[in-house]
Amino acid sequence: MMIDVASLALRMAWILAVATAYTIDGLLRNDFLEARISEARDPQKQVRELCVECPLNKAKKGERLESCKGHIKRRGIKECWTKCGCGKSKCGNRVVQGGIHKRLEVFFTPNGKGWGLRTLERLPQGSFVCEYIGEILTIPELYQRSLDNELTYHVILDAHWVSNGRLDDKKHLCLDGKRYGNISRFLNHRCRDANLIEIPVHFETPDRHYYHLAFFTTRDIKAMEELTWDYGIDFNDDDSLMKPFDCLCGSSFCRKL
Ligand SMILES: C[S@@+](CC[C@H](N)C(=O)[O-])C[C@H]1O[C@@H](n2cnc3c(N)ncnc32)[C@H](O)[C@@H]1O
Repeated sequence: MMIDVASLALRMAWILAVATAYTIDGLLRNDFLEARISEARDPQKQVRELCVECPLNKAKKGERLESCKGHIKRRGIKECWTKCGCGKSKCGNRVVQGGIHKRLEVFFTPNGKGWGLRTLERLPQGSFVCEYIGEILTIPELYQRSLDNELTYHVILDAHWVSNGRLDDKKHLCLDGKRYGNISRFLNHRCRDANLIEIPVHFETPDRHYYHLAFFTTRDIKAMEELTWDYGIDFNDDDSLMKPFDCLCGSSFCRKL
């Protein structure tokens, strides 16, 4: 029997990667989670990389081209996929792709933030809640929406923009949940001590510049608590593509205070 050495090596490498998988029974592994929370809360711990020609600035051609403000180097999770041959039904490393399992509710917040999302059940620390779903747009397409005065609820998928050198414009992507999305587009912002954190997740994606973005809990959350994440907004940045709002997050770390 002929053995395809390359595919065997690929499978071995995948098995090794999965052996250090980050999710166990739907919970994010504690050391990985703690490291991500600590980076999200303390900008000093974030590794930021600079683009030579930042796509966010390039989209604003005609205006002065400013230098890159930096992109956070984000560590993510690899889930099993078609090619790893793990046997889909028994595999414990397919959490995010399994979709929403928790009972969640969209509700009208009593404190002026509009609609919000809350949990109807207790969520242990490290639980997967939902994925951020939206239209996949290139950065010029996103910028055009902002020029057209259209409100966007976007997240920039910039985790790997810098590591591969100069990228084709078509690989600078974001997700916009305003026109099409799922319940994640109702998640409101909370500065620094939000109860959710976003983690890049790779599975079945043809290119690592497009990845899934999944929300996990940063602590135990009681039933009926509002779910929040830190949009990472700099409220003093006039160039931001995010429409500014008066932050009502109520956190003692509020950046708008
Ligand atoms: C992704 S949407 C969240 C859902 C939104 N509340 C709604 O009713 O559709 C983001 C918008 O919600 C509002 N929002 C989110 N977090 C807020 C906060 N901490 N304070 C005030 N408004 C907030 C802002 O209007 C923001 O542009």
